Amino acid sequence: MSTDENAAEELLRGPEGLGRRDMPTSWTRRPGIEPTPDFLAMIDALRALQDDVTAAVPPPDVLVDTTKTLSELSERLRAYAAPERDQLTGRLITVPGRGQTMSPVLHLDEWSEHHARGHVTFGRFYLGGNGAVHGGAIPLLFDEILGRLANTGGRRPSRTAFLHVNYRSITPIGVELQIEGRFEREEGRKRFLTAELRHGDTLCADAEGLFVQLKPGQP
Ligand SMILES: CCCCC/C=C\C/C=C\C/C=C\C/C=C\CCCC(=O)SCCNC(=O)CCNC(=O)[C@H](O)C(C)(C)COP(=O)(O)OP(=O)(O)OC[C@H]1O[C@@H](n2cnc3c(N)ncnc32)[C@H](O)[C@@H]1OP(=O)(O)O
Repeated sequence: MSTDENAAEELLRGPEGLGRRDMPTSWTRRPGIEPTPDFLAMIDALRALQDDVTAAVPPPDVLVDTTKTLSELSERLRAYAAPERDQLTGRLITVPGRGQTMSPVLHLDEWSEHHARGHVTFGRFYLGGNGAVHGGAIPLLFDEILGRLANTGGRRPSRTAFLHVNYRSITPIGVELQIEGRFEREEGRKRFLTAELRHGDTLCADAEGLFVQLKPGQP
């Protein structure tokens, strides 16, 4: 089993795990709806498209053609729109990236209840300027790793209350970066976590997050 599958199993485990029946319905999926390799291939193609659109400066005829094709694709997929509960993107916790393209794909290499380590590459889509990742994309990644850690180990669901990010040096696009997160402590409903993002020996950014355990019925 891959580290991502282990992490997913951990998330869903036990009477207090995220598989509980009182989990908010928006985070659960109806049984029987599973991603197919074709669905995941579509998501990968969309990631590549995001990078290519970001970089491209096409001539007018290519632009017109591309826009027409994209509009046709949108219309085709819109016919298959499902309610949130049945949506696949973002819910595929056994798959690196969870089948969504909003944040870069987080690959988990090590996982425990209190610690996570992984790697990630920000594509051209996430460019802010001068080869550096956009400052808004970095918290997405921190929220992803800390959100998973905050809600693992049979802990009841929690939401991010704050996420403080320090940008220590630029975060380069197109290279593999290392990320590490830690569950620091718990005080009642409050869970404090920290994370660092590194390129080799260079600390790019670090973060502290507070996650607050949801009360029953809290959305
Ligand atoms: C729906 C559950 C989600 C769980 C999903 C988990 C796993 C799913 C599986 C896989 C997914 C994989 C990865 C997950 C990736 C990301 C998950 C990230 C989750 C999010 O990204 S989610 C979106 C952003 N998030 C929000 O949309 C929250 C909006 N907000 C609220 O929903 C409320 O605001 C809430 C609930 C946070 C608190 O509200 P509340 O009424 O329950 O509690 P209250 O205000 O009393 O605070 C209690 C104590 O926390 C202290 N406190 C509160 N806020 C503070 C702050 N900002 N600074 C300092 N202290 C703070 C108080 O001071 C008090 O402290 P004390 O007890 O010591 O006085």
